[in-house]
Amino acid sequence: MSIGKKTPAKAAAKKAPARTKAATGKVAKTPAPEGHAAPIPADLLALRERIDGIDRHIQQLIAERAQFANQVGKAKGKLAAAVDYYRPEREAQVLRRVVDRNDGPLNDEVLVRLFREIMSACLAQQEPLKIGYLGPEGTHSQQAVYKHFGHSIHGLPLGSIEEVFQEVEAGHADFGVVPVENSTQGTIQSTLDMFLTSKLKICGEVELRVHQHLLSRSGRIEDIERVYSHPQSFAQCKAWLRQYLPKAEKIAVGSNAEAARRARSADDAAAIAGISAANVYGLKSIAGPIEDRPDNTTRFLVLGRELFPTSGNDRTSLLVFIKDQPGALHHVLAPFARHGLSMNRIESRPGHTGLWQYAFFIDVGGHVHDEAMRRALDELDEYAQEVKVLGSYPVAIA
Ligand SMILES: O=C(O)C(=O)C[C@]1(C(=O)O)C=C[C@@H](O)C=C1
Repeated sequence: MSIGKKTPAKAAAKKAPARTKAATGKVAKTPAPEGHAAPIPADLLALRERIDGIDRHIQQLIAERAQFANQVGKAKGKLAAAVDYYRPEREAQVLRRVVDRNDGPLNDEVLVRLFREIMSACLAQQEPLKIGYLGPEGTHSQQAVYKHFGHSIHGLPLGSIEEVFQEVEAGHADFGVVPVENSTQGTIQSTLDMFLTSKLKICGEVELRVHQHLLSRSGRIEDIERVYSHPQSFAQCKAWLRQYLPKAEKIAVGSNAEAARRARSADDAAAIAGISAANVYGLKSIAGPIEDRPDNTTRFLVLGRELFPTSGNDRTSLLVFIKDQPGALHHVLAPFARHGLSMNRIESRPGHTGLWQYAFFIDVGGHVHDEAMRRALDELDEYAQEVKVLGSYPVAIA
């Protein structure tokens, strides 16, 4: 039977197992022949009927919601592409309301995921978004893409962080997702450096709890003589490797998915990667999670070509090139404090503008269109050589 075809209710009723004495709680002497489900107790049947009713209701509501989302799309006028219908600030507001309303039993993360999927499907009615990410399939970057955009998108696995920037700049991808920092390992410098020259805007952030697994073809740790992984993942699992595989050769590769691909072709090789790589590459998990810190989290940035309006709880990323004069850094930071804006992060990188010239990556709470931020930036202009607004975007949700 193909999915989507309506099953006649009568046919379904015919197939339902006959109620027997066992349904009243007595144990049947002969076990049910293989392939036949055990009789269903009456209380369970009643509960399932309730669930069936709720499912019908949810389905009606989702269909209704999709129709309204379609109308919203039409109200936006005739736009050129799916990307023009996407509104990250509105999605963030919808999801924050979901979190505010949540009284359990499902946790915030689960509910946000479900609502993301609904919005993702609603948006894809126009046309699925094309999202570039650091591939191949099975990487944590791909998981971050799904976490932020849902599954109703067209994912474009790319060879490097640089390529993700290029494909979004060229318009081949609507958005890109790149890792920027890890709670155990710190900043991914290659991502920050791309912003020195790129015109792209940051229009979102994703926080992903990263769980690492040791994967291999046989699933036996005693077979393992070589381990492949990305250098960041090796660093996240350093203590575990020292304890359980001190003698194995550690071979760094470009991505965890590439590690899984290599481990697939030898019995004495393993990969450190996310569990989704096990499914994609047909490997077994020997152990996991094996990261040294249980709160190991990677933050990803969403790259786009335009700045979106405020969502009400935003972060602004700035790139500030400072003048070479006494107290310059102090003058750069003081305006934010004066206007009550909190700074979450500051990182310096060689500015590529001259020897010993530095650029500062600064994250501040608020949106560039906020009055306080506008004033702070005006004051900053006096002391900075150049200020580049990399983006204002909703703070990550669940
Ligand atoms: O509110 C909108 O602008 C919509 O297009 C609807 C909707 C939604 O499903 O709620 C869909 C896609 C947008 O990215 C934001 C929200």
